[in-house]
Amino acid sequence: MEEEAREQQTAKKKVAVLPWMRSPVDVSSFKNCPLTQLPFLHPRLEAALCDSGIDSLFPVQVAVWQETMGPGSFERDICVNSPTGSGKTLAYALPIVQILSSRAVKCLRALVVLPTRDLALQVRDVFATIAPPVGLSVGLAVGQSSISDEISMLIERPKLEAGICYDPQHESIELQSAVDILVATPGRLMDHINNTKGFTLEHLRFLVVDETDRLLRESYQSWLPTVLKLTNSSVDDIFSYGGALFPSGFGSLKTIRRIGVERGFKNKSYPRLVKMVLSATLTQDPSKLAQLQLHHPLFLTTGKIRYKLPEHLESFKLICEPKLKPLYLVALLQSLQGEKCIVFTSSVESTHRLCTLLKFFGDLGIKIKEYSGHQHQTMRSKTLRAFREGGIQVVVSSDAMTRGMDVEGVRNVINYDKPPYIKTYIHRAGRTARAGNSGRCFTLLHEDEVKQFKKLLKKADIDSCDVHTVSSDSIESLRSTYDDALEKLKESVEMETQKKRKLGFKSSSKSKR
Ligand SMILES: Nc1ncnc2c1ncn2[C@@H]1O[C@H](COP(=O)(O)OP(=O)(O)OP(=O)(O)O)[C@@H](O)[C@H]1O
Repeated sequence: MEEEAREQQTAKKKVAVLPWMRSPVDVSSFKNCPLTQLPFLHPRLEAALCDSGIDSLFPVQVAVWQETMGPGSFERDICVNSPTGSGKTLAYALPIVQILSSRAVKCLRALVVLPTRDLALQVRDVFATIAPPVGLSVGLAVGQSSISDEISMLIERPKLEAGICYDPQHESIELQSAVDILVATPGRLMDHINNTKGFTLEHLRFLVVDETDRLLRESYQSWLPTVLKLTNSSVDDIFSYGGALFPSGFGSLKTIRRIGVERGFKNKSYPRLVKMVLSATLTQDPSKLAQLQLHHPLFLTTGKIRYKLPEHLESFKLICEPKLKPLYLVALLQSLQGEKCIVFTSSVESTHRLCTLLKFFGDLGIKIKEYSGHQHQTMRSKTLRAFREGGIQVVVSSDAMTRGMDVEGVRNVINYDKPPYIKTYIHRAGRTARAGNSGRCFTLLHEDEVKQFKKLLKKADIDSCDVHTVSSDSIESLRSTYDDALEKLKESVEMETQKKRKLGFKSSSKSKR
């Protein structure tokens, strides 16, 4: 959130937008394009897309395809600012897979970095649909499995010849990548860079930084400068920095890119590392963007407005009496009759409290679950799976679900707590109305928040937001249940606090021993 606050300050100070951002390619001037009319598309990619139900490309995908497969031919780095749900994942995945489909030797050639594990899994699934049909393998480095399992999926062991034992520590054994494309979170990526024998970025041709503004916000063990150094094509440059930047024994010093002929690209000129950065709210902060060391960047954005909401999204505000806010939420959820909803709160604590309270309302006929950064990954994945499959209708979440998550059939987003920044509003609201579908975003407000909210929406050029009401009868009918639920919530919070104290006491007495 700090980054958004800083950006607001930058905007107030009117820091000049970078020159290359001033004359963008306007994505809204592109139309959907049937796959059959897309120039150069590999027939097996076309078939794979058709099999997964895609028969035409969305405007942002057509625009990126044109800029990368056309005369531009990846000569410039690509920066995309396009609304949530507009199909940015396929916009970068398709050209990368198309280009790599002609590779001769398997090496790690594309690295896609995402801020969270669930997002990485989602993107891996997109690559897994289109890469194998053209003979490419996709790997995942997110810490979902043990590091040794992950290594065995990423690094090819030499084939054992009869009577010869393979010693993984043996220096002369040349380990090879088992994947062409790797989707990773920064932490696990750094683990492999630092420790995995045979893991190399030497042959990397594509670096995708998805959800760029979120990834640039935190340094995650300096993953970006490290990746950029390791993929820098100037050997002199690397040697001059290498000693100072990387500790001795740093696994990937040997990942310096080979000059001249690159494996699998024989007799072709040395390919430059191409960067693709994307977000629905791409930062314009020059100091942030400088970290990416972009090469003649080409900026693609949708229309003239900086923050654009999906075309078929309807925004509503619901004015509540402060003390009765949970009642308004329950009444709203009941009126939505089991449609898939995501309810956003301001913190993991309030997510937990609200979800517990909702459970004490008794049988609402709606299956509700919590999804937050405080939960164990297995629990989160289980909830997400059930939500995708329809076993859960309502997910209560804090920021964990705000960005990038793509769950089919989410018809409604509810801001239980007012989003603090316009970027937060854009990403939360963007969990619905995806891929050209319609959706609604409701924001619950106290009377004294209305003015602030209006100001917030103005930043996305939204002048009005209709009022949504729930019937006073439904509020009244829930009142007694609400009082009981509040009592139960109080008891539950007390019990949890005691449990935590006991656990804290146990662990501190253990550590004293
Ligand atoms: N050409 C297409 N035809 C039909 N559906 C598509 C197409 N491209 C993408 N989709 C679907 O659109 C949805 C949104 O795509 P995606 O997740 O890539 O959006 P996004 O722009 O990255 O959104 P966000 O900014 O929220 O991350 C996905 O469910 C995806 O399967």
